[in-house]
Amino acid sequence: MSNTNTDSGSNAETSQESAPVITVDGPSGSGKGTISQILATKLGYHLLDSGALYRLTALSVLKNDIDTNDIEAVAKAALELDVVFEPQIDGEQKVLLNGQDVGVELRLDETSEMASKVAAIPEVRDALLIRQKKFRQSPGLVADGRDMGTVVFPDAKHKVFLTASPEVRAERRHKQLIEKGVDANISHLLKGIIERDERDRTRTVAPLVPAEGAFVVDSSTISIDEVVQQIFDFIGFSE
Ligand SMILES: Nc1ncnc2c1ncn2[C@@H]1O[C@H](COP(=O)(O)OP(=O)(O)OP(=O)(O)O)[C@@H](O)[C@H]1O
Ligand SMILES: Nc1ccn([C@H]2C[C@H](O)[C@@H](COP(=O)(O)O)O2)c(=O)n1
Repeated sequence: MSNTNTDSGSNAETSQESAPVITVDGPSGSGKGTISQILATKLGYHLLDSGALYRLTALSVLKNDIDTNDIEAVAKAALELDVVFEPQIDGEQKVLLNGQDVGVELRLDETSEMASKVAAIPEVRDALLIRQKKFRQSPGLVADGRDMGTVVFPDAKHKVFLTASPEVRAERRHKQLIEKGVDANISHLLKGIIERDERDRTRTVAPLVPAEGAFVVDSSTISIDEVVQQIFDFIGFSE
């Protein structure tokens, strides 16, 4: 399903308001991206990787040397992001910022750190809110992030909260990075995960908490296929 993310008149608005949404929230490295991509592909739904929008804002701040104390400038960077998500055949998304593929830069440590900081700024979250809502289009949307079920799509049809222990998440992230040929250290990754969890959970605006009524899945000891199956059972979908 292509992610057109357009906003062209009243039909588009109707489609936005009524299209079903499945939200998948959870901490860093819990598998949200992987699981959301599989759900979206199998259901033929659009996909919103909201973390990418915070990472893109961070990248824009870093590239343009914006002072993070200058809230207005950081919020402007978020509002004016020139970004295109290009769905690929394998379900992955190519992310273009100002026409340039920034897939690798988005995942660098420096970007993750900055993303976590800009995400705590209420003006940045406000700037990205409407952009996120526009992803809601027929036939449906799978939205991955921290506040999809609590703030962005509170009326979502199904809400999932995915989690796993910090140690398991660090191990999985380590494996993922090594497979990509990126040098990584497990204890450094674990420290970063614990620090970001703390920042995401304790910030005053849109903190990371399970939405009311969310189906909570702890994937620490279960496979990706088992997580997908549990979610399909929850939403009542059979392949
Ligand atoms: N249940 C699972 N069993 C084994 N590996 C898993 C499982 N779920 C996810 N993974 C692996 O963990 C790694 C991190 O997953 P993913 O990138 O989807 O997490 P995320 O929550 O989207 O992270 P972030 O918030 O940082 O974007 C990936 O390599 C993924 O394949
Ligand atoms: N809805 C969201 C999505 C992401 N964030 C924050 C959390 C992380 O610090 C950063 C990058 O997210 P990731 O790509 O790791 O999922 O953005 C958020 O606050 N709200």
